Formats: sequence, C-alpha cells, structure tokens
Amino acid sequence: MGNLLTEQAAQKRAQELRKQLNEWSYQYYVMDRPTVEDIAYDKSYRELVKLEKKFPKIIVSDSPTQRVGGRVLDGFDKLNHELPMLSLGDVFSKQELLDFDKRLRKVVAEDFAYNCELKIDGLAISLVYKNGLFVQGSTRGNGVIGEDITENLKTVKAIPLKLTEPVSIEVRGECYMPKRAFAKLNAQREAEGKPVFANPRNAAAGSLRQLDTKITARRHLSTFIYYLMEPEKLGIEKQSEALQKMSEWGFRINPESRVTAAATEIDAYIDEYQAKRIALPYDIDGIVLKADPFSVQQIVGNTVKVPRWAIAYKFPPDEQETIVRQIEWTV
Ligand SMILES: CC(C)(CNC(=O)c1ccc(Oc2ccccc2)cc1)c1ccc2c(N)nc(N)nc2n1
Repeated sequence: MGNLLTEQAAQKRAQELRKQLNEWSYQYYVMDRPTVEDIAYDKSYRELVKLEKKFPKIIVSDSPTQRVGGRVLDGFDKLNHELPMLSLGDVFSKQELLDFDKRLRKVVAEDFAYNCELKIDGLAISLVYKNGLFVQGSTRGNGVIGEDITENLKTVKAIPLKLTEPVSIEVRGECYMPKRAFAKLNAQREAEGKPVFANPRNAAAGSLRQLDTKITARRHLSTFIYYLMEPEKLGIEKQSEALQKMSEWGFRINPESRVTAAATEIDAYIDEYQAKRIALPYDIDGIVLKADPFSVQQIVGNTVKVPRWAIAYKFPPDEQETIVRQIEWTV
C-alpha cells in the first residue's frame, strides 16, 4: 500500500483485517479448530498493526492489537462485585451426593433435572460486557471484593473482546492453563533455573498476577465460562440454555456438560469423567451438579458463600494420576 492511503481507505482495510483475524482467532482459541497457518495470521496481524500505527484514530477496542497493552501495571485495583462470586459446597462421596439430591428434592416440590458439568481446576473469574464489548475482568477475591485484572484477561485469546450480540451481561468462569502449556512452562523455568509451578492452577494464578501483561500474554491461558448472571433478565430459564446462549455469544464453553434426570445418570457421569480425567488436556478436580431450571435456584437461593442448588463432587486425590502427570507431561 503506497502512502497515498487515505484514513478512510485505511479504516476499511483495517476492518477487513480485524474481521478475518477475529474469525481465525475464534476458530483457533474458542473452537479449538485451527483453520489458518500461523504465518498467514501473523502477516495480516502485522499489516493491521502498521495501519493502526499510521492512523491511530481508526483503532477500536475489539481490535486484536488491543489484547496486549504496552504498559506494566503498578498494581491491581480492588473492586466490588455488584453480584457476589459464590463458591461451591463440596462432597467427597456418591452417598453424600444422594443426600444432597434428597434434601433438595424435599424442599422443591416440582421435579427437575440437573446440569452436570466438569469442575475445572483454575482461577474463578468474572467478566463484564456492556453492549457486547468486554469492559471488566476480575478475580473472585473474598467473593465480594476482587481484583481488577482486565488488562491481563484481555490477553487470553479465548475471552471474546466483542460478543456476537450487543448484550450487557456478567458471566462467571474459570481461567486455566492447559496441561501441555504447564509442562512446557515448567520445563522452560527449570532450564532457566527458576522455581517451577506445583500445578496448572498455581501457574494460571501466577500468570494472571503478572503486572507485565506481555508475560501474561505468553502463558497460553484459556477459559471455560460456566454461569450467566441474572439470566431471568434475558428470559433464559435453565442453566443448560444459558450455556448454549453464551456459546452463541462467542464464549468458550466446556463441551462435556450434560443434563441428567435421574441419580443413576449422575453416577455414570462421575464414573465416565473419573476415567477420562487423565486424558483431558486440562485439570479437573471433580464434577458440579446444578439444578437446571433457574426457578429451582430462585426457590432455594444461596447462603452467603455457596448456592443451595449446586454441589461439587470432588474426585479422590489420585496419586497414580500425579505420577502419570510427571511422566506423561514432561515434554
Ligand atoms: C455456580 C457457581 C457458584 C457460579 N455462580 C455464582 O458465582 C453465582 C453468584 C451469585 C448468584 O446469585 C446471586 C445474585 C445476587 C446475590 C446473591 C446471589 C448466582 C451464582 C460456580 C462456581 C464454580 C464453578 C466451577 N468451578 N465449575 C463449574 N462448572 N461451575 C461452577 N459454578
């Protein structure tokens, strides 16, 4: 492009490049379906950076160039969660799970199904969007006061900067480091004589605590989004429906969740993922049962810390798994 380029032509070309780059990025980081060679992506990315440098006024907040800020932060601001971030009560046996189910069905007259989900072992995050644009990301903290880590979460390619619809929502999810990225990072740190991370959860937490967003950007973090706040405001009636809707908006949703009617199906789900756990490309520490209809969630409500309509079943710590991790994941 000669420098006869007008700002308008630059704007048009930049929009084409952003559309293409965001589509490629969505396929690769949200759908785990790489559709383009890195070199093609990098070529278009470099052209966009050049255009935006030449004509800064054409920059928009959801340009892929806006994911990695230049500056190093001097700290993270505290922020108040308008809606608290809850934890999950947990049980350690199938019998306790049945007790939870019995207790809940005693209080709730209507019959209802559960949405069964994997419990990702990462860091709980909250993401706020205004008219479809990502405006704030934060950690749970104590559930009421968390840390503003928006700049670092912008570097996580699985987090959309702009949704497919201009909705104003807040979602909750887990930010995690995939096992393969964890093994590579530890091998690298070992080679550099730096302390290694004990597990992917600590590595993800350490990466999100970086004040230099360029370092966070290099840590290959990802997310699974698992809860839509105030779903009733959007006329969404079930957890399983909310997950489907959030996927359509562009969020990365874990594909292993399943609606189960009877307790026996829950057993099968637990056994299936206890067996699959080692082969999954991310750490899970259990499964989560959520009453699927939000009406049931309304009836039983929450305690200060945890919902009464959800429970986490934690897998027994499997030392065999730890040994296998050391062998299998060292690159
Ligand atoms: C269900 C919730 C606890 C999120 N939900 C909330 O944090 C939450 C917070 C206020 C809510 O409602 C209120 C609104 C206003 C005031 C009080 C409560 C409802 C849900 C949760 C936590 C961790 C999860 C995990 N590791 N894996 C999966 N798969 N799911 C998970 N789900």
